[in-house]
This record gives sequence, C-alpha cells and structure tokens, in this order.
Amino acid sequence: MSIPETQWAQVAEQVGGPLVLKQIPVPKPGPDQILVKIRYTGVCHTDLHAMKGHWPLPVKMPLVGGHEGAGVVVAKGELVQDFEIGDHAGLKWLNGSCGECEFCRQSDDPLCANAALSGYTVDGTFQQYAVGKATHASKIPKNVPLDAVAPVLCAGITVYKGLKESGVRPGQTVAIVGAGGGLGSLAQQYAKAMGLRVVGIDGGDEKRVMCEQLGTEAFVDFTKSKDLVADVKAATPDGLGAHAVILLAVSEKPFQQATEYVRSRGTIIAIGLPPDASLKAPVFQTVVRMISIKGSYVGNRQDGVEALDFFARGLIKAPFKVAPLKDLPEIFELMEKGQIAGRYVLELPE
Ligand SMILES: NC(=O)c1ccc[n+]([C@@H]2O[C@H](COP(=O)([O-])OP(=O)(O)OC[C@H]3O[C@@H](n4cnc5c(N)ncnc54)[C@H](O)[C@@H]3O)[C@@H](O)[C@H]2O)c1
Ligand SMILES: [Zn+2]
Ligand SMILES: [Zn+2]
Repeated sequence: MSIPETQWAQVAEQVGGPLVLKQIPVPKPGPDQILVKIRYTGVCHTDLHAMKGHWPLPVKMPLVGGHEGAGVVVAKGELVQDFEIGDHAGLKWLNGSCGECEFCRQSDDPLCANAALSGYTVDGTFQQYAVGKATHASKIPKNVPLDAVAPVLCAGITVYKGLKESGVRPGQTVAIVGAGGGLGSLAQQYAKAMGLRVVGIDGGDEKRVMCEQLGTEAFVDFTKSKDLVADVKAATPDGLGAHAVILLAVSEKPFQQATEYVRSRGTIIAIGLPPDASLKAPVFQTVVRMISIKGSYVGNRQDGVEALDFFARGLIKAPFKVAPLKDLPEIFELMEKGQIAGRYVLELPE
C-alpha cells in the first residue's frame, strides 16, 4: 500500500481557531502504534470545546482535532501484533496511556495522568492518516459500515459507559438530557437495547421527532416547558422521577436541575462538559432522598469492545449526516447554535 508524504487536514493554528484546510506531513507510526487511513470521522462537541480552549486542560496547538476516526490500517510499528495491514480500526479519544500507573493497572486508563488524547494533546482524526497506540485502537469487523460506526467510537462508548455507571436496571427509567445531540441520540439506542425506558429532554421539533423515532417514550422540550421538573416527573411511568439522569447538555442549568427530578435513591451521571460550569445540589434533598451524583468519562477498552459489539449486532441505529472534510467549520457553527440533530460524520478524501 503506497502511503503519501503529505495529506489534507483541518488544522486549528491557535486557540479559538479558525480552522485551515491544508496539506501537512503524514505521521509515522511509533513502535507500538498503527497508522490508520481514516475514511470517516465523527464530529463531537468535544472537538469544538478543544478548538475554543474551553477547558482547564492545556490543548496542543496547532491542532488536528477529531477522535471518532474509522478507517483501514496501512502501516504499523514493529511491536504491534494484534493488527494486520488492511484491518479496519477505530481511533478514539484515548490515543494511548502509560500502562503502568494504578489507573492503567486497574483498567481505568481514561484516568491515567499521562494519557494521550486524540485531537487534544496529540493530533486526531480530522486528517487522512492518523496514528494511535495499537492497544487502545478498536478492532472493527469488516462487515460493519465505517461511516455509521464512527460516532460509536466516542459518543457510543461514552453513553454506554455512563448508563452502566448509573446502575439503572432493565425496566427502569432514564432521563437523557441533550437527547437530540450526538451523544443523546446514541444514548437512547443503548438505553433501549439495555431494556430501559427513556424520557428525552432537548429543544425543538426536529429533535423531538428524531427522539420519538429512536425510542424516547416521552419528550420534554426545555425551550417550551414552563415547569421542566414537573414535566419530567410526569413523564415517568409512576410520576416519581427518573431512576437515572444522564446529563449530556452543553449548558450549566440542567446540571443544577437534575436533583429535582431524579427519583429518591436515583443516580445523576454528569457527562457533558459545559465550560466554567459547576454542579450544585441541595444538601438536604441529596441526603434525605439518597441521591448519588457521579462523573463518567469515556470508557475503558472493554467498554469499547462491548459498545462496538452492541453496534455490530445491529442493536444501535442512530441518525448521522455525512459531509466532506472541508465542511468542518460550518458544522462547528451549527453545533455551537445547537442545530444538529444526531451526529455529523466527515468523509475524508480518498
Ligand atoms: N464525559 C465524556 O467522556 C464525554 C465524551 C464525549 C463528549 N462529552 C461532552 O458531552 C457534551 C455533549 O456532546 P455532543 O457531541 O453530544 O454535543 P451536541 O452538541 O451534539 O449535543 C448537545 C445537546 O444538548 C442540548 N442542550 C443544550 N442545552 C440543553 C438543556 N438546557 N436541556 C436539554 N438539552 C440541552 C442541545 O440542544 C444539543 O442537542 C459535550 O460537552 C462534550 O464535550 C463528554
Ligand atoms: Zn467525543
Ligand atoms: Zn497510566
């Protein structure tokens, strides 16, 4: 397979952007890395946070973003044994980790202080060829379409892990906040496949229609509801509130509200990462209603295998729109305005 010396990439030259579509060198895989010819890559809201420098974690600049890259292995380092040239592979947020620290030893590799993050601390998948540590890359079966599977590599794994962390059981109700977005659309499908009942919360009729098709039993429109807490509780089968709340929204308010409609003994899982936001909960209610509040951050390698397996078995079908790599700036604009129902997936030039 011939590998060119240069390639097309979307590059943020400085924090805040703008993005420049330009030719850059094709990276060479290190001894434990694979080089993946990216065919499709999802656009996650994290990519927008990264370019804008929203978080208290330094971001590499200039930066090639992207961490939902699905493609074909075209080269590998001499230590790599579990991938062959021509295999289909996915590059995820966790591009690599040290493998030696307490967190890595316990399969909590996202918590590794020395983790390499695709499209954040190392260049990601908004380029034709990207590298990642083989042990962190996902194997994708050949019969799985690379466009549809791309969003599973971050959004799918993250929401699947969040649902597991919530401890919610089949038959119980989960409120998904931000249900119409990229993570939210997949969260509904995973919840349904796991036997859960879903109350979807987001804004606008396009997202309402999409959520109802994906498995939401009741949709609450946060832009129209006059009493969101009452509406969410009323939407749960017995009116007592949701057993779990999965917070995927990119604004702070829902992070303050969730304690009011979570059921007693319920669990709130924070996943969305709005800038400069705090979680606030009334101590009295949290204590006497025994509410749990937890963060959940992507997933470990086994979560990745499980989330991909749900997808490969045909249980997860979420809407996505395919666009060329050059359209990324316009997609970021739509995302900033909250106008994307589901996920955008970029197609890389051949
Ligand atoms: N914890 C993790 O491991 C992890 C992984 C991936 C993404 N994220 C974060 O998750 C968030 C969501 O990512 P995404 O790609 O799905 O974004 P997205 O833009 O596709 O979706 C966000 C959705 O939230 C909705 N929303 C905004 N305010 C709301 C409100 N008050 N109530 C209900 N819904 C509201 C928007 O309308 C939109 O549909 C981002 O902050 C991203 O960085 C976290
Ligand atoms: Zn992501
Ligand atoms: Zn480590």
